[in-house]
Amino acid sequence: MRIDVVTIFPDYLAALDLSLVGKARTAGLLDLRVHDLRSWATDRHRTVDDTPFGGGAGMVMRPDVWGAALDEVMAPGPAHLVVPTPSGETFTQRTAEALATEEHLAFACGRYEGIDARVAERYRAQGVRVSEVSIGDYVLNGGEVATLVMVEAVARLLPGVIGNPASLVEESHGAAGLLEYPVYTKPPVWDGLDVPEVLLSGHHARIARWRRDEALRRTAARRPDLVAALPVDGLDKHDLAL
Ligand SMILES: N#Cc1c(-c2ccc3ccn(Cc4ccc(CN5CCCCC5)cc4)c3c2)n[nH]c1N
Repeated sequence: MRIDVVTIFPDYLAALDLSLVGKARTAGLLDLRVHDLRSWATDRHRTVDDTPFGGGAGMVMRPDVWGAALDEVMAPGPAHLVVPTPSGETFTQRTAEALATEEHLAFACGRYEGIDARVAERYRAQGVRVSEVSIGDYVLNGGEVATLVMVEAVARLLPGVIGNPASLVEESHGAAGLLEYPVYTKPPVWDGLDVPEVLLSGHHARIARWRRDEALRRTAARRPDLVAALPVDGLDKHDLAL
């Protein structure tokens, strides 16, 4: 997979040189390129923004500069353009799974009050798939943090990136749609606190049942919206008795 990120703060994306994503790049599993939007600015001040039509506070990012940048980085295509925005559809594990199937992603990191709406409009009109996505119901100052989140969520799904693919199966927000169960490691007693006895039993069926029960309990307590979305045929009478 190739990922291009365009931003006025390239250093913000330095975290993508580290850890799992960094290793994936070194291993050639991910071709990730970060670009400074100001490289496509045309004036000597390298301006990328201007005042908003219709008035209002702040500045809006110029369509001409973004168009020049995205035309270049998305070539030869086809690329999927991802635009982080507070007004976007919520990014979920399903979104990550869908994006992970793409050959080429381009992330447009806006700042100020956002990117001129005609940028997304123009690429959609050209037949480019454009996803305007939000990572949550809170306001950030730009798209870079959201891009870090999405690139990590996508990269870890790429073949060969996670050492043990089995760990992708049990994850929170995974196919089961439940939050994850609590995890424990040595020592068996820490600060007077025990590990649940069943986890020391070696009885795999009981451990599996305990983990599912805990996942269900946590999901019901913290994310009742996820419980409401569970397929009823995915629950057995034991689950319903919890
Ligand atoms: N993903 C994600 C995000 C973002 C995000 C993503 C991308 C950009 C680019 C710029 N900003 C800053 C900003 C802040 C406030 C507003 C609100 N509007 C302003 C204009 C008039 C109407 C209201 C817009 C843009 C961004 C924020 N925030 N939260 C998420 N989950």
